[in-house]
Amino acid sequence: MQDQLPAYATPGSAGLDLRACLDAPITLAPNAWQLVGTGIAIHLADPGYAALILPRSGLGHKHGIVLGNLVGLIDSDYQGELKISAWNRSDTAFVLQPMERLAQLVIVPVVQAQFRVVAEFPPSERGEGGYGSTGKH
Ligand SMILES: O=c1ccn([C@H]2C[C@H](O)[C@@H](COP(=O)(O)OP(=O)(O)OP(=O)(O)O)O2)c(=O)[nH]1
Repeated sequence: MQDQLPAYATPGSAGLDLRACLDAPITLAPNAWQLVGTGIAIHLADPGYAALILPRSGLGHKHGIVLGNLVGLIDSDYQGELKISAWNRSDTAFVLQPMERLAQLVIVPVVQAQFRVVAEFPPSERGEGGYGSTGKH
């Protein structure tokens, strides 16, 4: 077992920063998206956990670089390279540099729910109300 994390994955405050594993810069044209490798693989092994790939706030807000899948779900049995769907939702081309921090990974517990089919639900305060049913303010 290795204790040292590869340079591609750097610990952030809540997870790992994921970097673009590229040989050379790539240009993401306006409204284009591309799968970018991260150079790392993880195996969570325990079905009680999953990992989420999330966008970086600054890249998304300032440059429009978000995720083509909005959020990436990494299954506990996945062993392949973590890949990032990098989507440039802005109207300006963005040059992505090798090793640039592109997204972040958090590991979350997953409740393994047992689903049951029922004829009706017991009454609740909300009932079927949703989508703003409690008002705007
Ligand atoms: O942003 C992502 C999302 C997923 N994956 C990997 C890990 C995940 O476990 C696997 C499958 O993802 P998902 O189940 O979301 O894909 P799918 O489109 O439903 O295809 P599949 O049939 O492979 O499950 O792809 C990534 O590397 N990056």
